[in-house]
Amino acid sequence: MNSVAPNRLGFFGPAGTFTHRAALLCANPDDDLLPFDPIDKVYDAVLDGHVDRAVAPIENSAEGYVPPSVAQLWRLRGKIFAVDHVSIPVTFSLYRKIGDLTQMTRLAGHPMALRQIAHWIEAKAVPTREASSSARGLEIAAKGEPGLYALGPPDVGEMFSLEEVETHLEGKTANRTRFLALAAAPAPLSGTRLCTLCLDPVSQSQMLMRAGLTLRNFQCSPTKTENSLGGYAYFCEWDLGTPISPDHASALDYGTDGWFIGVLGNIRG
Ligand SMILES: O=C(O)C(=O)C[C@]1(C(=O)O)C=C[C@@H](O)C=C1
Repeated sequence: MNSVAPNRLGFFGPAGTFTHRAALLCANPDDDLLPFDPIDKVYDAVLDGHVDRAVAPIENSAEGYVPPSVAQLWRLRGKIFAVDHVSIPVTFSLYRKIGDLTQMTRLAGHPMALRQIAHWIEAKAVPTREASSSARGLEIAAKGEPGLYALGPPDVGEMFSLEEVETHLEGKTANRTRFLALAAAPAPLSGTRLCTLCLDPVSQSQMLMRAGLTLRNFQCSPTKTENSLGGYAYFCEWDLGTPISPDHASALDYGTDGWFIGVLGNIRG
């Protein structure tokens, strides 16, 4: 790592993303905020010492983990550390060019944002155009043909010379997105900290392998029961070393301590 630039906070940009909002909440008063795009550049900026911390989205209450961020945490494991986190409600506004009275013919937005208002898009039957961030979607609308609208955080119309025509497209309850503050050294262990571990289930499950089980895949999906972060269902795919014995069958069936470990499938390997 090169020498670290103090008071520089990177974020997944450009300016105007939801991550920019989260970064403003994480920033110290004398921090310079620097945008990086795409997400791998946010992580590289910390690794290379261009910034001393950076903010990237990690998890959304409706859509779960943000795959490009998880991929970077895995790529840079042992080199980049989550040192703080912040979550904000994500509420979506609709933007168009100022004075564009053409009916909406296409809607630009970040794929995660588009998915969060899928019901609204379906009701309008409008085709979508994916952008690498909400801010890029707003830039596309500002430059694009009449009728090309975009989805973004509230109150950013002026920044992109766009008109905010509708707010709260998500309906009554806003989802939340959690963002990590990243640094090149771990935070000191003091007080209660959320510990994030990432593991390669295939090579690191020796103990389970000795029991005849090889973990092949592990996914979690938000249960979406409430609009809050943290409710997940876990899906695991295991290779069974031997045909299922009555012991395995009971181990994989309903847990008695609150965990549901129901068998979802049993496929010939
Ligand atoms: O596009 C942005 O504005 C972002 O900051 C990214 C991002 C994400 O990756 O989930 C952040 C929050 C919203 O859920 C939608 C998009």
